[in-house]
Amino acid sequence: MPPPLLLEGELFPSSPGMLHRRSRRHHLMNRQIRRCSASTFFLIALTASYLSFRSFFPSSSSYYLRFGYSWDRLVRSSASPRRDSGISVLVTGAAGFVGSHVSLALKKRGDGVVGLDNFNDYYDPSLKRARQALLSQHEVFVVDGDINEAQLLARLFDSAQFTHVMHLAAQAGVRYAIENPHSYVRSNLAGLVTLLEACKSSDPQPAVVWASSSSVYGLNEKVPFSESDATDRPASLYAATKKAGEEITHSYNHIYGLSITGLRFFTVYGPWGRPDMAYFSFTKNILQGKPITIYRGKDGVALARDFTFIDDIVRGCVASLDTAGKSTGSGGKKTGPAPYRIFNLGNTSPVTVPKLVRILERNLKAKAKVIAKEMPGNGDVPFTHANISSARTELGYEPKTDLESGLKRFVKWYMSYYGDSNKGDTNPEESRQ
Ligand SMILES: O=C(O)[C@H]1O[C@H](OP(=O)(O)OP(=O)(O)OC[C@H]2O[C@@H](n3ccc(=O)[nH]c3=O)[C@H](O)[C@@H]2O)[C@H](O)[C@@H](O)[C@H]1O
Repeated sequence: MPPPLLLEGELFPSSPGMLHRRSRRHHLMNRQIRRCSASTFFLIALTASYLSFRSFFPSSSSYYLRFGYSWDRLVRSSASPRRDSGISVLVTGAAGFVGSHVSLALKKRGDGVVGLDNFNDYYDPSLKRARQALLSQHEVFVVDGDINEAQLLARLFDSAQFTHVMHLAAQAGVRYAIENPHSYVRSNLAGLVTLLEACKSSDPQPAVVWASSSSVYGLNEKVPFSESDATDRPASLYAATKKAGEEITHSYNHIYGLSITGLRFFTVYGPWGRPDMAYFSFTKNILQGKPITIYRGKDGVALARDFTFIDDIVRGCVASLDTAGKSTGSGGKKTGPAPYRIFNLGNTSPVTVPKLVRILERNLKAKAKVIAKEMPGNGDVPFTHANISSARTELGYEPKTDLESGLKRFVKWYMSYYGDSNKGDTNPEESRQ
């Protein structure tokens, strides 16, 4: 193939003057090409080193969002108490039902609060985001993260000196364990251990208050349920993981001197509640004219729960934080015995599920379409009933809200949040009912 004309002219000039001019141009061009190659090489090298620098971190942008200067500042400011002798609390599951209420209560009285939540889609995450927005209005910073992320937890404990951890993040729900058993292992066992590891390594160690469950009483028939009763016959994997949590926290108390308070919550309900729970899904279905299923026990006996209103639970949580003795460990070693406590937080007056439905019907001014079914053998227990003497004595806990007034407040919130639209339809748990 003939060389291009221009090049031919450069190589074989028709006159010496032209040769001179062409040779200078050639020289200049060569210099430009060399400069160009050098800068291209420099750019490539720069890009390569930037990319290899980025690969040190799982995601550079999320790293800076999470651990940058402004992230640290947000964590520190949110964790700082605004009153003398205020406490500083890391609340896990802060965008959850109980977590959001406890976080607000603490912040309102001047304590420092940092939230942690993974915003999973067990139920409609938009409800969790709405709770987060509410917390944000009250200057509670909720970190988007999981209790299984050891690095994140270490960073949180580095950024702020938490005096307490209120551990409420968990895979909740008794019957969902049939569908997704591993999520219980991941959150309620692995996540719990990761969190306790972070607490034990922190200096100073925080006191830990965490959510166990009334479900640990399982097939216990002695009523009311007392903390000293046997809890070795769980009826669901959920209950088994909560019971295991009580044993796991005990070992951290024994070995590392962590101050531990486990709270056995009894079917907590109220405004901003969990859409997977019966009172919530019944409300939605009654308003939408859809049927609800009411389970019955042996011989058609109505099931009953010691339904406990959220405000009472919040008072019990805050009192537990206030009375939790200090952890005694330092540098991963215990220097003396630390408190290990377990309390029932219930209402002490069980109500049957059909009665719950009648109260809802009155408040909603609508009739439920009821399908009665035998209780499936998927983890449910026939009744729960709390003895709260210990919580009364040690925490000054006194439930003040009966189911009638508590449901009234729930329905009021439900109508203001969802209106009469069918927003509840977006809930993934719909398919689980
Ligand atoms: O105390 C706890 O530790 C637990 O409380 C809660 O579990 P439960 O007491 O089982 O509440 P919830 O599901 O509202 O069912 C209430 C009643 O309605 C009956 N029920 C339920 C659904 C239905 O469709 N029909 C029905 O009859 C059902 O048979 C039951 O009799 C929390 O979800 C759990 O996370 C944990 O915190």
